[in-house]
Amino acid sequence: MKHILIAEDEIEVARFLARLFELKGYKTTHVENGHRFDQIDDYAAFQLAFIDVRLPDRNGLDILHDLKKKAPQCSCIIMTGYGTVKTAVEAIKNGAADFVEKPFEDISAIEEMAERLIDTSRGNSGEADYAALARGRNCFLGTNAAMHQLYEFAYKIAPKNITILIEGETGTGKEVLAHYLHAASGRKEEPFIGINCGAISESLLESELFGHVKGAFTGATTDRIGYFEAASSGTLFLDEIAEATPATQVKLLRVLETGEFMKIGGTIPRRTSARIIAASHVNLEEASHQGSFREDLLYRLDVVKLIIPPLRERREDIPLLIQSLIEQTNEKIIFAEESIDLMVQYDWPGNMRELANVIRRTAAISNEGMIITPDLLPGKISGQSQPFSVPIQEESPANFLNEWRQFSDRVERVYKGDDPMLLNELIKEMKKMEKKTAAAMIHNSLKETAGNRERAAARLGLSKRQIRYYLNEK
Ligand SMILES: Nc1ncnc2c1ncn2[C@@H]1O[C@H](COP(=O)(O)OP(=O)(O)OP(=O)(O)O)[C@@H](O)[C@H]1O
Repeated sequence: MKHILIAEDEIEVARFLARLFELKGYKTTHVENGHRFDQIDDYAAFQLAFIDVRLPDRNGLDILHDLKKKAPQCSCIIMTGYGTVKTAVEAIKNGAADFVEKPFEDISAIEEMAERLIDTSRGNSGEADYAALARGRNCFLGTNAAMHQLYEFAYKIAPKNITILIEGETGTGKEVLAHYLHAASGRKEEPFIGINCGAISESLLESELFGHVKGAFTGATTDRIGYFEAASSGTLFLDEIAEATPATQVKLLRVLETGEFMKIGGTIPRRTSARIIAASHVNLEEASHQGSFREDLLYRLDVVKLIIPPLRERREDIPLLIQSLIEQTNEKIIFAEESIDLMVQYDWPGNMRELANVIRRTAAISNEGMIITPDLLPGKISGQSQPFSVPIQEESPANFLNEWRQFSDRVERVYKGDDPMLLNELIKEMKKMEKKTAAAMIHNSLKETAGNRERAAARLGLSKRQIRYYLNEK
């Protein structure tokens, strides 16, 4: 008979759980404190335990720790009081399978959770669910323990309705992880909407996030819903959150605190249930110490923080990764041993993105079956110098100015009403011009800094992310 342990000092709660599961044919044992827990004879008898986070003489996390040591097969559910999500998250990090908040709201969800966990504790020798989901999404975890712990934890936390902050260097896979969290949540059939807070102007960001009512500003010819509303039953991914301006940070804080927002020009508060996932390549805690990021917003976002390790901290997976990325390109190329060694030694400042780009680029310039020797690798990896090559915008200043003039003439004609072009087409056109102008400036700056992106970005006062956006890079 399956045996459930209930470690709980509130007699009512313990009795309720015991009745619930005894009626289903399970055996239950109740202990009301840490002392009684220590007197249990056979810990190995339990398949499942409900552990209150706060017992009179002991912390529930302590009991969890002891029980996991004495009975590793036993799945543990931590019971927390309302609003103590951080402790529950800590428990999951320490090996709890799940958590429930008291007072219980959804009894059938607890029954389902318990039955699922008892089934898993019967011993499952196949691939773990979190890894299978990652594999199914072409998301490579490799063999690195930190990556597996991260994704296992992400999988457990995904169904909970809590805000998640993802940190990691550029290109480590923050967006990949955000999509994974969405896919592992109960919201997977609902929209996933991503927005890059750095690549969009403050006024546009506000209207994209909150929407606007007809007549709110010139050009607002109809009501428009924003991303908070569109993602209400799904996930809203706020990428590069550190780049949101102080004014936008205040507005985001308000939505996170109250779940309410107002369309631009609107008077009726609206509610959103969107699950927020934020990502940043800068350390937000440092940014908040330096005063560039609001501490109260950080506190709201950082209910759960997932940090993706850089590729250079999981070098052991690089050979396998190369193989899996080659398979994705459908090209039949083979990297020579020396090339693989060089790639393992290289530091990959652009992480997974840089590695994927090197494989794509190499596959594109190679013939089928070709062996990729070190001389075919980029100079930064092989250590061999290569002729300096920065793509230069082939456009004369006169042509460029001419295009701008034609464009402003067109704006004028639309404004006067002699051009049937719709306003939103004009806005699209304007964004194209913005990109084109920015790309020309970036190419210029890259030329002046001998291709050094960091310096080119600093000269222009742009982030590296903005540079990639304007250069249409993935
Ligand atoms: N675990 C992974 N498995 C396979 N490919 C990955 C993985 N992580 C990242 N990639 C690939 O690396 C590239 C960058 O990933 P992603 O955009 O998620 O990074 P990011 O951390 O959000 O980058 P940024 O900081 O620039 O926003 C993408 O092409 C993605 O497919």
